[in-house]
Amino acid sequence: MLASSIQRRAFSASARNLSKVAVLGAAGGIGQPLSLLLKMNTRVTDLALYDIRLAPGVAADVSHINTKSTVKGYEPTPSGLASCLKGSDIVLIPAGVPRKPGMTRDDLFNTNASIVRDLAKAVAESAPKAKVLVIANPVNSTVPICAEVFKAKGVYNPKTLFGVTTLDVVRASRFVSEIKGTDPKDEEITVVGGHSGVTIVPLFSQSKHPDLSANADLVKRVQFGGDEVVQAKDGAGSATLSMAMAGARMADSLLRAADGEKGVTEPTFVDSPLYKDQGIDFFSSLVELGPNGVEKILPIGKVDANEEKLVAACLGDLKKNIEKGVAFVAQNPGN
Ligand SMILES: NC(=O)c1ccc[n+]([C@@H]2O[C@H](COP(=O)([O-])OP(=O)(O)OC[C@H]3O[C@@H](n4cnc5c(N)ncnc54)[C@H](O)[C@@H]3O)[C@@H](O)[C@H]2O)c1
Ligand SMILES: O=C(O)C[C@H](O)C(=O)O
Repeated sequence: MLASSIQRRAFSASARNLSKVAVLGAAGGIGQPLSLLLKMNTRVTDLALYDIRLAPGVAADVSHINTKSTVKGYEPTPSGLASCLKGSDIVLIPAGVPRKPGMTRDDLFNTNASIVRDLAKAVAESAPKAKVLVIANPVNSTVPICAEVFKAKGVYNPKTLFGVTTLDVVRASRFVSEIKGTDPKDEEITVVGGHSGVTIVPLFSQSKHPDLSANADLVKRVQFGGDEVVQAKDGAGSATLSMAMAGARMADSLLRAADGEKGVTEPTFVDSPLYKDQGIDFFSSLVELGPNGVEKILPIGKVDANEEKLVAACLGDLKKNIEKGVAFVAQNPGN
């Protein structure tokens, strides 16, 4: 009995891959707690932290946590960034400015588009096979920006580029549990579309509580949950702690899938066939993950009449956001 449990442990340990995870923007409001959570993840063997300020300090702090992984912070130089990325299996990008009250995510475009473009170039050069998780807003545009950069560099793989929309399902699950008095872990809510305002489409008709699709206040709360935090922080930024949890969850799901676990699914904004016939190349839906990243993109499934209207409203904005990202790289290819 004891021998077999030891054997099982030995097998699961040997079945695990060595996993280097890089965080670009590691000293920020999201980057720091995200780095902490990744240090606590036993699947991460090497944690590489980069920022234009303070990454070595954050790395020194996190490195004292007594888990096995190594942690290194890199200097804000091109060679520091290249060394940080080299050999990475997963790269998370929370680098970029957050919103202040009164701003939309699209208002961040002018600043964040070039930050993400330049970091994507570095990823293409130093970690072209990494799974890239884009957190920086506006996600609906920053993911297409990465795709265009990767295409220009000849390394684009649609299976390894992910816009992180996990926070939308985390919120939906929590908000439903508050209404129904249930445990959020039992509330799995599908959220599709993109990651801003009306492009965020919760599908309550597919949950345990189909009646909630008629609850316009709840739908709006999920769509504008980010604004709730932006207003409460009153000029000091947007969601950081809940986002760190959501980003760490997405990374963990990819690591588990890479280690051979079957049936791992997450909602994520990917190069998707679902609305390509309408000229929309990226869409967030439930995606089954595998060792190579995207294994299977699941259809959005049956939606009710309320949700049909939400999807229609989503598609118009989403198309414009995606086109804006593509046009940016065409007009501003950078150095
Ligand atoms: N996808 C989501 O669900 C989600 C949720 C919350 C926030 N966000 C977005 O994440 C981004 C970061 O938010 P935050 O609260 O952590 O902001 P922040 O300002 O606290 O941190 C951003 C960090 O990025 C760093 N940075 C800037 N330019 C860089 C570059 N070229 N290379 C490396 N690092 C660079 C900054 O030095 C800073 O440490 C924002 O764009 C925000 O809108 C997305
Ligand atoms: O709202 C924001 O600007 C940050 C993030 O996208 C969120 O959903 O919290």
